[in-house]
Order: sequence, then structure tokens, then C-alpha cells
Amino acid sequence: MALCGCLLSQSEGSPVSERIVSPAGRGFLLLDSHPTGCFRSVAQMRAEAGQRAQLPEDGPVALVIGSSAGYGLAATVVGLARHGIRGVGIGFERPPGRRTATAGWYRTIATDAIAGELGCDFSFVNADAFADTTKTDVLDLIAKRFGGLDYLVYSVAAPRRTDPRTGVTYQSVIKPLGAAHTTKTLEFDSEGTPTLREIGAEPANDAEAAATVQVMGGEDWSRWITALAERDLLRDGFRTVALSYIGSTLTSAIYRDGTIGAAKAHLEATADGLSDRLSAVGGRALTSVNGAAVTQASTAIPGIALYVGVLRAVLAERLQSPVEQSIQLWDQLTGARPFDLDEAGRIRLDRWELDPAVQAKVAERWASITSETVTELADVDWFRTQYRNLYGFDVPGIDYSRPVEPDLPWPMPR
Ligand SMILES: NC(=O)c1ccc[n+]([C@@H]2O[C@H](COP(=O)([O-])OP(=O)(O)OC[C@H]3O[C@@H](n4cnc5c(N)ncnc54)[C@H](O)[C@@H]3O)[C@@H](O)[C@H]2O)c1
Repeated sequence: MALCGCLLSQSEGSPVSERIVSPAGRGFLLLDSHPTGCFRSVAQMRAEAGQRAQLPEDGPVALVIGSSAGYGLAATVVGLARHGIRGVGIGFERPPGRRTATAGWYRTIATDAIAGELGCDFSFVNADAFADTTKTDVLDLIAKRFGGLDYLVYSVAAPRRTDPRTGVTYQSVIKPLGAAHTTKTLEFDSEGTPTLREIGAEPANDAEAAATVQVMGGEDWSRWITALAERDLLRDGFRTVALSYIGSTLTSAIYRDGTIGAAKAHLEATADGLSDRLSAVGGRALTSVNGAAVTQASTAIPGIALYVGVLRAVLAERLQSPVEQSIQLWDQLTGARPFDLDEAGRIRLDRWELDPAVQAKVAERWASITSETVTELADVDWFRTQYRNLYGFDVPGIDYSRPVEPDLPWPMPR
């Protein structure tokens, strides 16, 4: 594929600090990322996204916040390849230094190359979306280049947020509310052999619960909309969507009924208030409940790795990838297909996950799963490959014994 070719030669061409990059780390957190593996995984997403025969010359203008990973990356790749979006993507990634850059840095280089190949005027900003300075800079860019915005996709998953107006930094916690909770969790030893362990979590106190809502609730999303409105950048029919999750009863104590779930409830309530404010431009704010996916954010949640592994064993290819869900999301946002909303007005892209027959099978496996049966009842190989892919490892076609150049620049605005 052209993209891979150009990026592979880019990383092979300048032997400034080439080195072999290996998957060292703890748990599901790896310390280094493999540039060419990251490039190729984005190329695979593009291939999965497909492409419309004729992209519009002046595609809709979109801002994707969280464009360097997970659902936001998928929404960006699909938006570029299928809708020819113009606009801006924001990620918050560590540049290369003593360690490689974070994977999202390299994925952004690859996504920028896709935008270039498709002729889409789309730029990437590496900055803290919570900061007022980022809002000012990004809105300056949008005002200057496009004069207004049609879509805002809010797909941030962050461990902390500093409120620029108070200077207070809030840390999000992943804890149950009300009572302690114990869950089974999946681990791999250094050889890659899976084992199960029970881990317990104490309930969050009020301050922890409130801090999690500050980080993952709707306040920052709302501030982006206010900032756009104040600068008159909301185009007629503007639509914004923030991503949410509900998930299984098997994970509800730690997720939907826990601190993160409270933040998601806040995000969902924020959508209603925003829609009222956007009615002046015929606009709308929605949340999109997506299905479980292996991402850096989700693997940090106790029990989710095992749950997703079991879900994949039950569903196999019927587990819908972030790209598949993003195709549906864009089709609904652009009006190519009607919205599939639930009674609370949320877009539902997770129906395949929460299908009662699927959940019954997952629950049956979950009840009996042990370290001895985990490889039979959960798709642990798939899960391990997925989380290593997040860092550019285990990607087919990459020779990991070859040195690569990790010191690559963030793409310049085109
Ligand atoms: N992974 C799942 O299973 C799942 C399911 C449904 C919904 N969601 C939701 O999707 C959204 C994205 O989650 P994900 O799993 O794709 O996460 P992810 O970790 O893959 O990606 C998070 C993105 O947020 C960006 N980010 C983090 N802090 C930032 C900051 N301060 N400023 C700017 N960007 C920042 C990162 O750079 C990255 O691009 C979240 O709202 C999450 O709850 C996830």
C-alpha cells in the first residue's frame, strides 16, 4: 500500500537514531511503540474503512478530539476515507525522547499521510484539549482555514484534567460506588501465558467520584461548544457526538454503576443541554454508545480485558471493530442513514454486544472460567495481539528484528 511504502522508507531512510524497538512493559502498558507497526495498523484501518468512489472536493469540516487512538482514530480515518472531511484532529501524545514517542504520535503521522493522499485539508494538533489555550489555538485554525465547523466528535479518554479556570487538577479513578467489588482479571506472564486473578476494588469516596466526573463527564465537551458558539463558528445543522459506554452486567459494578459510569451519565445529560443551545443553528448534540473495544483506555479497567476476550470468543467476526462502528456513526451523523437511537436519545452502536443471547453466552463462560479453562473460553490470543497492536507490535508483515527510526516529527499543518 502506498501509505506504508512511503512511511516505511521514511523511517528507514534517515539513520539518525535507528534502533530495535521491543515490547517491554508491565501488564497491558508497554513503554515503547513501534513506528512502522503503528503506520501499518493505521493502513489496515483505512483498508477496512473502504473509500467512496468520489470524495467531495469541499468535504464537511470536522473537529475530532482524541483522534490519535481508539474510537477517535477510527472516526478520523473513516471520516477522511468515506466523507472527505476537512478540519482538525487533536491528540495528546508524548514526543520521542529517551523512549520512543507514544503510539498515537506515530498513528497520527500515518493518519496525516492518508489525509494528504486523499487531498483532504486536515491538520493535527498535539495538545491538551482541556486547556483554554488549545481551544483558542484550534478555533483560530478553524476560523482561518474553514470559517466554521459542521461536526465535532468528542472521543477523549484521559486519566486527569486540569481545569484551566481554577488550576485544580482532577484525577479520575476506576472504582465501584457504594460497595467494594471483586472481579476476575486476565494477566499474561512474560512468556505470554494467560492466568486469571481476582482483584478487589474499594468503593470510591465522594471526592474521587466527583473528580472522575470532572475528567470524563461533559464539562469540557460543553466548553468546546460554548467556545465555538462565542466565535460564531457553528455552521447551520452543526452536529456533535461524544462517545459513551454501557456494557454488560458482568462489568457494571466497576463500569456503568461505578465512577466512570457516573461520568458517562453526566456526559449523556450534557448532550440534552447542548442540544437545546444548538437549536439556534438547527444543530444537535448526541452521545453514541459504542461497543467494547481493546484500547489503551479500556485495558486499564479491571476485568475488561477478560470480558472482551470472552466476548470475542462468543462473537468471533461478529464483534464489530471501531472502524465498522465509525462507518455507522458517520452515516448517521451525515444523514445517509437514519439515527438508531434508544429511548434516552443515545445513538446505539453496541446492539451486537448487548444482544441478550450474546450476553447469556458470555455470562455462562464468565461464571466457570478459570486459569485452566481461559484459553478455551476466552479468545486470549486475539486479545493479546490486539493490545500489542495498540503499540505497533505483532502487526503482520513487520520485521521486528530490524532497527527503525523512532525520532519522527509530528506532522506539520498542511
Ligand atoms: N474502548 C472501549 O471499549 C469504549 C467503548 C465505548 C466507548 N468508549 C469511549 O470512547 C472514548 C475514547 O476512548 P478510547 O477507548 O478510544 O480511548 P483511547 O485511549 O484509545 O484514546 C483516547 C484518546 O484521547 C486522547 N486524549 C487523552 N487525553 C487528552 C487530552 N487531555 N487532550 C487531548 N486528547 C486527549 C488521546 O490522545 C487519544 O487520542 C471514551 O469516551 C470512551 O469512554 C470506549
